[in-house]
Amino acid sequence: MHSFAMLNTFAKVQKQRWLVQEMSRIFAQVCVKNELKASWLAAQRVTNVIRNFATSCPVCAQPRGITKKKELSEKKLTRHFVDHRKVKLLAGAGGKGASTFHSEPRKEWGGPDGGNGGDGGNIIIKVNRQVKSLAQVAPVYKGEDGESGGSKNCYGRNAGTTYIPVPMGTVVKEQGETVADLSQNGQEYVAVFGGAGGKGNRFFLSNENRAPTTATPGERGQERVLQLELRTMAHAGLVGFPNAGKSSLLRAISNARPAVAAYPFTTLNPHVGIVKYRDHEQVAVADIPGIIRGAHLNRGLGVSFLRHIERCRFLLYVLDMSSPEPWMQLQYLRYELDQYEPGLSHRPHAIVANKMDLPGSGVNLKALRDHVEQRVIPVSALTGLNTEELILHLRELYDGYLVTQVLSSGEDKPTKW
Ligand SMILES: Nc1nc2c(ncn2[C@@H]2O[C@H](COP(=O)(O)OP(=O)(O)OP(=O)(O)O)[C@@H](O)[C@H]2O)c(=O)[nH]1
Ligand SMILES: [Mg+2]
Repeated sequence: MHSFAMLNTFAKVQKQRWLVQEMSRIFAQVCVKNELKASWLAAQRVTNVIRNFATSCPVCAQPRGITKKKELSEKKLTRHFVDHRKVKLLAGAGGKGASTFHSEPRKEWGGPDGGNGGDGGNIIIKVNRQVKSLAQVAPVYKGEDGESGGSKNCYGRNAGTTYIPVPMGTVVKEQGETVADLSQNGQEYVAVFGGAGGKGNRFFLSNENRAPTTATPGERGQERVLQLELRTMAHAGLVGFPNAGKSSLLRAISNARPAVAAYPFTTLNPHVGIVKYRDHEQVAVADIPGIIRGAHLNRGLGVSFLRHIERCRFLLYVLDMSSPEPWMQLQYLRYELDQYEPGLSHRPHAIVANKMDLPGSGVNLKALRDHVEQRVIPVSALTGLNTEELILHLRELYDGYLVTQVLSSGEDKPTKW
């Protein structure tokens, strides 16, 4: 009996001890919380508004690293990159006007109270710098119709505008004639106007006719078929035969990553790279697919993509110095450019002699210099040899362009990247 009482007391003591432990643990937690809260409040008071410490736990606050977007292959890019589109645009029709009469108890001749219909919606082509190609442009757009008018002089609601987002450098053509050249971010072109809303019978109320029943339907919206063409807007354009090393050169001098391979026509779409200078000036360089002899007769990939260098202020002719008679490449390139647009080859330009690391290129360079009067810049896109000279020359061309732009008050500016 005595031992049983002892055991009972021991159990009670143990329970009390556990209770005390548990209470002190909860108390400590509350203290920590209060302390944190107090310190947070103090920090808020000190910094007034700005929080200068991280409240998230250190594990969550660890840098997660930039998730790099996977590069699209040239084949996939071709599917995504569309540089011309034909679109049919139908603006919204206006809403019908209503033909109704006011009705109220004990009011015999309430009079006409049919409201007008709302106007149909316009369709506007608008430049959005986030959009990079015309792939998202649908073949047909139909604007919203205006709402019909109602009784009690209720007017129908005007329809909203439909916007077609297009990239910078989109040229709008109708039957081959340019109707708009959209080169600034946010620039708009009202392509089709919506029809006006019809008139309700209230509109026709006059002294001669006190109870008109006439109401007109809304007008039909405008209809147009337009061609949209994208012209990449860069300062410099790389022009050369396939495999001359244009894409390799763009990789060597800029941040762009076009595909490079040892077979011709690797590049199927234009790529734009930015060459950055220490004074924060940026020069955009476009790499376009290779041109071959007879391209103007649609050989190779043709010359349709030359529209992308139409806007380039200066050209870089890239020649493969490992092949004999490189000056012939230059002649053919110039001929093809002039076939596309007379005088295009005479834009300010530089001749880039690429693949100078290969045997025989030194001899070819000497021969090239004998055949051409312009400055020749020998480089190797693969090893990076002399690319600085090219970058500096690019800057000289750019500065020259800026001077001419100031003089001509810059009508058709390439994009400021
Ligand atoms: N040795 C050497 N090889 C080069 C040099 N530049 C380019 N190449 C190689 O030439 C091949 C073609 O290079 P690309 O840059 O794809 O040529 P491209 O002019 O863009 O060709 P297309 O896109 O087909 O018009 C690749 O195998 C490159 O590695 C160079 O300076 N030296
Ligand atoms: Mg290429």
